[in-house]
Amino acid sequence: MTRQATQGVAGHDGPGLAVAEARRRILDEVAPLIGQERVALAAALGRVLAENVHAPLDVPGADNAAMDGYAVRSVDLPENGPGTLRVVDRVLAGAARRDPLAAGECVRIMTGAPIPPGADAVVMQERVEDGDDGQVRIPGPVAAGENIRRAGEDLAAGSVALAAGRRLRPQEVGVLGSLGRPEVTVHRRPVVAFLSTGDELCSPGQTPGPGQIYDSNRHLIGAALRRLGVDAVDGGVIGDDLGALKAAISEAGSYADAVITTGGVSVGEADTVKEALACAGDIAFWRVAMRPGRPLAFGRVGPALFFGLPGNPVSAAATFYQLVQPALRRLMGEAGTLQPAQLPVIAAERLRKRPGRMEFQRGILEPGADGTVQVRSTGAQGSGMLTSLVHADCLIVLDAERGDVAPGETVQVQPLEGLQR
Ligand SMILES: Nc1nc2c(c(=O)[nH]1)N[C@H]1C(S)=C(S)[C@@H](COP(=O)(O)OP(=O)(O)OC[C@H]3O[C@@H](n4cnc5c(N)ncnc54)[C@H](O)[C@@H]3O)O[C@H]1N2
Ligand code: MOO
Repeated sequence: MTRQATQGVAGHDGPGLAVAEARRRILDEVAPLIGQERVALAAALGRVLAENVHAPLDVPGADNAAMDGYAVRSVDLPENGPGTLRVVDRVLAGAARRDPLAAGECVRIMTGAPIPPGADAVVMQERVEDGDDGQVRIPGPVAAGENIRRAGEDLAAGSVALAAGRRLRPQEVGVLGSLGRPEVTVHRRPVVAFLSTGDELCSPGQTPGPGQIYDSNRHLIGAALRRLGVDAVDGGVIGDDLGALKAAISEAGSYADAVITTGGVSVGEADTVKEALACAGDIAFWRVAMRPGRPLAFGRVGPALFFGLPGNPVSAAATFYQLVQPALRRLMGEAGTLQPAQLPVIAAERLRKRPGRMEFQRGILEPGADGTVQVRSTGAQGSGMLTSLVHADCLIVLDAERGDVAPGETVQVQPLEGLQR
């Protein structure tokens, strides 16, 4: 990255870089962290795999019953009408029968128990009538393979069960358990320092003076970082003082893999973040054509990535999810598409939109007509109104150049929870 002064930085004069271009330029700068560790399965949730995990055995390990009932030879049961078979054994999950079934025989079997040799189907017990002398009446026909789960149908021995670069959710941890793995190799967690800037900010326990407010961004960004699974280091509040900000950014860059500030990145007289970054590190670009969230600065302090997010709380959150989180996920070693997932839904009402910047409006998903999903606005969209995000369950993504959305039009939404992670 070349060192650039604030003036002349890409996006300085116009509306800023397109969101996709900004994301691409950021991701181009990010490589997965070097460094791995072994963790026990109980500590693996949310970590990113640094090894290809091969299945050392078939899962399931043997053909087994999918239902409680009777293991039969399908040839013994007539095409139409019931047949009568003699029950010669009983197999529970955890046991196995070695002797093959002979003609006219069946075995009482429970879900998960291995299929006895010779049997090729399981009839569920609800379809079976008890007869005399240990015999059962079973309605035909029964198809070969019915209610049998095949060895290796979930995972074949030797196959890649989980590929490196995968973030471990509960289901991946369960698969590791099913392979008998006590521990797994994951990428080291990035250290991410975050701090708020602004003379107006108070912390809990302090009494706001005239014109002061409590800091929300540090708590929001800290929580988002912890949920993402990074090692989040709270750098506190730094006042609007260039020297103090330069020192704080330099110090954070000396130990962190990424540094995030909020506030002081616009064009006001106390907006010192860009100047501090230009002194302490390098600015790659400033300003993204998104709303909320235009005045974002991206660069480096030493080897650390630097994100100067805007001060308005919704702008800080929006830029975090669109641009910071994908970068941190790549830093964490995650492979694949790192941008937030998007789905088309129907606009339930008119949405106001001025051409110019891509907008991330706060929306509420709800059932529409005929089983469709529709979205409506949370209402006022001011970037200082953090409760607009509290009421939202999605972001409505509106392309930069478009205008108002008419009711019934299809729009893209990013669910805030559920589909990601
Ligand atoms: N003349 C212009 N003014 C502004 C522009 C512009 O292009 N020209 N852009 C506006 C946009 S868009 C945004 S977003 C803000 C971003 O400004 P800064 O990043 O410099 O942020 P501040 O000025 O420091 O603060 C903005 C706003 O947010 C409040 N804030 C800041 N930090 C926190 C925090 N940690 N917790 C809660 N609230 C916070 C701050 O008090 C301000 O009200 O600039 C516009 N202005
Ligand atoms: O981009 Mo500002 O974030 O519109 O409020």
